[in-house]
Amino acid sequence: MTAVLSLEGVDKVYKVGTFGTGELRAVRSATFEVRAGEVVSLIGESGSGKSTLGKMVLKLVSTDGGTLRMGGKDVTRLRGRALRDYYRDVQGVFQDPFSSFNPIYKVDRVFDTVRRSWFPRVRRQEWDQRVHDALSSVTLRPEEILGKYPHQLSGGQLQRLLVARALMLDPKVLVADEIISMLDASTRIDVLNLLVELKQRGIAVLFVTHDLSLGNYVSDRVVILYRGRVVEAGDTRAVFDDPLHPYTRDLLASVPQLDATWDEVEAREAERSARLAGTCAFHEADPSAPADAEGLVEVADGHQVGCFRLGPDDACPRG
Ligand SMILES: Nc1ncnc2c1ncn2[C@@H]1O[C@H](COP(=O)(O)OP(=O)(O)OP(=O)(O)O)[C@@H](O)[C@H]1O
Repeated sequence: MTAVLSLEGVDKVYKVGTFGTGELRAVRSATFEVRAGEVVSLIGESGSGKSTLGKMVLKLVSTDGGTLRMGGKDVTRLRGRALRDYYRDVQGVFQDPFSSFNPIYKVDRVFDTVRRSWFPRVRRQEWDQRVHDALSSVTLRPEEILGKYPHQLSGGQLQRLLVARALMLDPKVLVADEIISMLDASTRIDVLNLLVELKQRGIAVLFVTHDLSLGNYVSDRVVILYRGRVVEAGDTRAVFDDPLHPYTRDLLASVPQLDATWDEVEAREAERSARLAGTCAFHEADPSAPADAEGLVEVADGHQVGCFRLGPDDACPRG
């Protein structure tokens, strides 16, 4: 499969502080790709840089270093017509579906906006048919959705409606940023399954989540982020079955296990801590990874791990 989207050594530095004199490195040299017809999950705790990466891909914030490619073409800095085309090719859906709608207008309005901006010459009748088709394709019944106000629909319906709107632009990439987080359990699965259908249509999906189980459920590959850095990446099965970076292991270990008692969890953690002591800077919670520390090492086909103490010849401290 070809890479639709690829990031090579991408950085994001935010200006912070009273006069914007401070710097916060939100993303450090991130490298990964998303291929046609696959879901790649960006997984990490709060503040790890997931949304910033999603926003860079959507070009909602600038990229401060590295290269962004679309179909092999450098799209790091686009302007004018090329940027407009990019905005059409790369669509985003976000966490809070309600905030994407103006509560005083019927939901149909989001489709009218698309028509005005992108398809002004399409006649009303044909446009209405396209809207119906788009809604049906995300398993919504147009007659139950059109003409309603946002508060009359569920979060799951609104989220699927937003995906339908994105699909009307025939995007190559969809960035889905925590789109499940605000949905109740009964509608979550519908939206997750929709992502799986999108990839079957050949769309490259970048799924941003802090939830390992969601990442495990939908994605072909995962990219694990820690403090803006990719610490592990690979096929979902490889990373979940054999996590190599201590942070990935911590993340997996933090998923509650219904069959383990608290004493068992504590004993396992203490044993792992003792084993890694002195061998792994990450595990000692050293936040001072040098700024230029980077580089993923391919440890198996489709499985890469990065550690700021790990050089190509070093072994990762596998606990
Ligand atoms: N506009 C901004 N200006 C300054 N700092 C920012 C800005 N946006 C994000 N940050 C900082 O960049 C870092 C990464 O934030 P980001 O939102 O990308 O993380 P995240 O992994 O998506 O977290 P969450 O899951 O909580 O949204 C955080 O330290 C955050 O405070």
